[in-house]
Amino acid sequence: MNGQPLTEQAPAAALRLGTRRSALAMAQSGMVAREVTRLTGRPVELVEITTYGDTSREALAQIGGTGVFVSALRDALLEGRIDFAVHSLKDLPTAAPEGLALAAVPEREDARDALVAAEGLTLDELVEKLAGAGRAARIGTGSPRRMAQLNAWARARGAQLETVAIRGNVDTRIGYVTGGELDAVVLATAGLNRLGRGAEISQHLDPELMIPAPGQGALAIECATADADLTAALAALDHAPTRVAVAAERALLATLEAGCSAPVAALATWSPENELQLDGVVGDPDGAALLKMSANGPIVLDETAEQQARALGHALAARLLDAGAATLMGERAR
Ligand SMILES: NCc1[nH]cc(CCC(=O)O)c1CC(=O)O
Repeated sequence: MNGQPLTEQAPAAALRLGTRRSALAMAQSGMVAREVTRLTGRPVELVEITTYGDTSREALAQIGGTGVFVSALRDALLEGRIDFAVHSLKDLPTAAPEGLALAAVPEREDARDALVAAEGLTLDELVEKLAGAGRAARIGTGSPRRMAQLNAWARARGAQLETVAIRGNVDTRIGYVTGGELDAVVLATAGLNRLGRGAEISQHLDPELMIPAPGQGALAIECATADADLTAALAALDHAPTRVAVAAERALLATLEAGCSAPVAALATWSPENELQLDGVVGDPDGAALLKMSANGPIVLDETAEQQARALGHALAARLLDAGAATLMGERAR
């Protein structure tokens, strides 16, 4: 730094990994940093990026959700203030940004949503217990997708359940349950596991009950396209089956022209025969109408695999649109 000549033993300069300050972002970035060092031998330093959305909850609601976090990291990448960034893939807009490469999609964590309920109860037990007490189960979530599927589940079995819109980080959300304001909250299993809080989950919500958000449980590692060496090095963290599965999920989302807060769910899973099964749901938050469809196809894991997966996603989205998905989502948007 101060003009000393480099010696042969000079350690490689640390790669700068830009991260938000939230506990989940720090946990995810820390895990990826260790993996990058293990696989490439390069040291990694965390660089905190503070966003407008981090400083103001009100602002976050107004400027439109998680997109602001992603943009701040992307600006830092494009301006060369950081070398790479880790995003929750489900928070990433479907449009590919100019000048940035999706260098790796590491192996997906558990994609399922999770119920965190008082006394460790399951959804069935909770609803039954509170019916006995003469009231509806109050379940917190800020996600129209989770609301739609919870309410549809309750309608189908005549259960008393009320969804309550909440915001905030994982601590705040679980605090509503431990503080007694709510009977349960729904969060992503992956986030809880990465925070070391998996033991607080009272029930994993299987896809039959709730299909997760497109890309849930997966991470995206992004860097500048111009940094070809780093793009190639980061590819060591890529997990092709995950990358291809989320390509199908995100193609469905993109074709429906829905954003990360839309009541759209999608999950692609691999069968042992290399068939990709894609399940998609579009609904309205009160669960009165829920469109659920599946598509599947054999996918060859070659260089066209993502293209094949996207075709599956587009085709399923087209079928959902034919069945009235646009009307369902349009009614919500207006
Ligand atoms: N929308 C916020 C967000 N973005 C990613 C995760 C969890 C981790 C993941 O899905 O990879 C969460 C929290 C949640 O939905 O509970």
